[in-house]
Amino acid sequence: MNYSTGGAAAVQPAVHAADLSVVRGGRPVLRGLGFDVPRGQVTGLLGPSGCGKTTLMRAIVGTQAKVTGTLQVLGHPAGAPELRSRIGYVTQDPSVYDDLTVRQNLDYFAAILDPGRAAAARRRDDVARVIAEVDLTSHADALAGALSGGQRSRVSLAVALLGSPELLVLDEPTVGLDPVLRRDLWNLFHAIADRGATLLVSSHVMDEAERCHRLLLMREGAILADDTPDALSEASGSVESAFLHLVDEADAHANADDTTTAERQEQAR
Ligand SMILES: Nc1ncnc2c1ncn2[C@@H]1O[C@H](COP(=O)(O)OP(=O)(O)OP(=O)(O)O)[C@@H](O)[C@H]1O
Repeated sequence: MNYSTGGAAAVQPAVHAADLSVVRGGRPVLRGLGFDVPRGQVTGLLGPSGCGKTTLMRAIVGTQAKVTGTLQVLGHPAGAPELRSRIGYVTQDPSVYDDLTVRQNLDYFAAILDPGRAAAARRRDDVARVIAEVDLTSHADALAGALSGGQRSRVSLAVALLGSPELLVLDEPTVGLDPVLRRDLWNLFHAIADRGATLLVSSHVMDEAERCHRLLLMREGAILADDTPDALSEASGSVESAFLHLVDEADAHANADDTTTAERQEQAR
């Protein structure tokens, strides 16, 4: 499956990073990243567990400390207060209240986002819309604590969709979902992009790659590739083969650098 470019791609990217680095626990976790995330598209952030996907997403939504370099989001520095209502973020662990129903959870978050009596009708419509978008209308009055894992993560996604944010940052939203739900969610992501929003979706599963307009392939805190799925799979046959090839290349460079350093040290003795 290949998707054409969706929505109106404006000139300015949704996210622009240059020489972006992050230190966590005294260790460099992101190392001098440079990339753009185009508007109105679904960009996949793919890489193995621990490569820094969550850290990069936290930096983009403004919740990560010790970020250096340039990181512009929707034309503002990451973390700027004016971005708060323009970005939806779904973390890996569903952040919903188990003792509230699906609708009550959404009413609660909607009231934070769009407070006041005058906005009550707008909030009600927005809550009904997002519940339908994540296909939970039949469970709207069920307690969140009584839902399956996949249903709970869809409640989290619904929270992020409130207010129709321009940028959605979704950390592994399809983990643990069955194939039908995964397909439905990806269709929803594309429908949202077609309306002009930008989605950055992480995954450590390479078979999700072909569902994205663009891919950022990450490994050990660095971006190995920034391209379309077609361009990446053209040379190697699949995105997974391209990724493995890039890993081998990076390892070969690192080994060559180590050998050169060892030779220099030997000569200096
Ligand atoms: N709270 C923390 N303090 C210090 N180091 C951390 C912390 N959280 C993560 N790290 C380290 O940062 C690196 C990147 O982690 P991150 O969670 O961003 O990776 P990831 O690609 O999202 O992994 P996963 O797919 O497993 O969620 C890892 O080496 C991890 O050990």
